[in-house]
Amino acid sequence: MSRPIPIKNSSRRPAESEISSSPPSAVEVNSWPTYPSPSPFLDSNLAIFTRRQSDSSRSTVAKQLKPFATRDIKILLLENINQAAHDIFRKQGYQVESFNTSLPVDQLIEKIHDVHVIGIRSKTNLTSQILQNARNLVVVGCFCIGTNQVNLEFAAKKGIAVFNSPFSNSRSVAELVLAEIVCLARQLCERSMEMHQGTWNKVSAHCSEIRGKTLGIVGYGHIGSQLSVLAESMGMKVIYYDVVPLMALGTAKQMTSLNCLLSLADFVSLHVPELAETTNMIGQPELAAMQQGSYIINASRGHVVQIPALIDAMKSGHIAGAALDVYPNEPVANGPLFTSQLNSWTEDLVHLKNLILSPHIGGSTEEAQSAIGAEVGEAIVRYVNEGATTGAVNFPEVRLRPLTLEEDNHARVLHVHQNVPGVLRTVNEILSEHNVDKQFSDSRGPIAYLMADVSNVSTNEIENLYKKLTATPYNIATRLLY
Ligand SMILES: NC(=O)C1=CN([C@@H]2O[C@H](COP(=O)(O)OP(=O)(O)OC[C@H]3O[C@@H](n4cnc5c(N)ncnc54)[C@H](O)[C@@H]3O)[C@@H](O)[C@H]2O)C=CC1
Ligand SMILES: O=C(O)CCC(=O)C(=O)O
Repeated sequence: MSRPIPIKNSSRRPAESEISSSPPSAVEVNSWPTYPSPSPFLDSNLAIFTRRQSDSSRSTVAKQLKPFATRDIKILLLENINQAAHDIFRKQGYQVESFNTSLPVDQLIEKIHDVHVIGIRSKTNLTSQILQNARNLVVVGCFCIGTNQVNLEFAAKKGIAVFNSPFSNSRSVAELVLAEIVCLARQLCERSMEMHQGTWNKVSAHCSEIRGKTLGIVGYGHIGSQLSVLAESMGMKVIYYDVVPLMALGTAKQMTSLNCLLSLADFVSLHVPELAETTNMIGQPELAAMQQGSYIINASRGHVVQIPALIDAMKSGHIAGAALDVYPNEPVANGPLFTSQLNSWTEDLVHLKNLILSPHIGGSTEEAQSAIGAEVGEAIVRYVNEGATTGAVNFPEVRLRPLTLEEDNHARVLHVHQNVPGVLRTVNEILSEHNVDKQFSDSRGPIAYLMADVSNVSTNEIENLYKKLTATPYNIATRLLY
């Protein structure tokens, strides 16, 4: 027999049409209606009960831990996150509000106030100032590779897990870069722009095949190594530089220094993350170290290349061409926004010859975006519904095997706490009033995360358990799934 679910209001799930019925603003795609919270603990943040499944089919089948009032879970999706993620969240009954763009800081602060989940891409900066305002936030989903836009440490200290998609758009970036290598070698974009203006300009001077040329890849991770394989298949020689020794694919060769790579490559492509050490990594001395008439491509992060130095190197002819997909400051929305107001050197940049400028589209393919939507969407659901942090970038990785339908009177405790001595003793004293079936705890820097399945817990005792755990001195965030 399934037991009554402790829900104050109607347990009717909102229909799709209800979820998206609020009046749209300029950028709004859909938004949630305001429901009174039926969950007794959700307003006090982080405690989510789960509904036991009907036990008519008792077996060792995994019990789906599903928030008992899923419509309480509010999700804010920014920057045109793929439909695959929307579908996953709506299937769970979560309330989804989405925007095609990122939001200005004041609007973001207002919107983030009540949500449990926020999904972003590369344009939304979740600084400590913004996260400070997130009263109920449990998890951030970066629907991209880079996580430099989120203050990961601050989020962890607030008990907010952050997930990303480590490689679902890597192939798309590598393919774009390979195409750009060919376009630069053949001055293709230049010729195309001339034709659009009615000019026939058939030239071969300074145009070359890429076969036999040397590609220098800086950062031989997911994207760099994928590009390595593609470039070799086109007959290029590949050399790479990375801060860690990495197995060379094909006949690629690792260089011992950045300068060594710069001095040997005909094409240099940058694939490093944004870090203090990679900020301004390519400036005047590095460009000067490159071969006369060589090319540079940056599809990593805007601060990796000093653009004024690149402008000088291209004006002098030392660098024969470049492709940029990323910029120090990028517009928050589509439109005529790539101006000198955004980056002071824009006017100089846009008048350079053989320069391909693209609006941060390296990972923008249908394949990459739907794979990312599914991957990050599922990771978020697993964390919200089951507490598993597998793949989190700022939390210790902790998961427990699922509860089964046979396990009655169980509760799952999810406890984020400061990583100091004595916490587990205190927590286990509280849990010992019940039977601890299994538990797993791990730490990462200043925070630790405990998952425990306890049995012999009645519905009435859950609130008590929750209150006791949240009152422990080093508690950061506690949730209870049931
Ligand atoms: N343009 C776009 O749309 C996209 C841009 N990106 C950017 O590309 C970056 C790289 O992506 P992945 O290859 O997936 O990352 P990854 O983490 O797999 O590889 C990065 C590599 O850079 C190396 N590295 C770190 N610091 C270095 C340094 N100072 N010098 C040399 N190597 C260094 C690392 O050891 C690692 O092997 C991301 O962090 C992101 O910022 C990623 C996806 C799409
Ligand atoms: O597609 C995006 O919005 C961001 C792509 C990117 O730069 C990343 O995945 O790190």
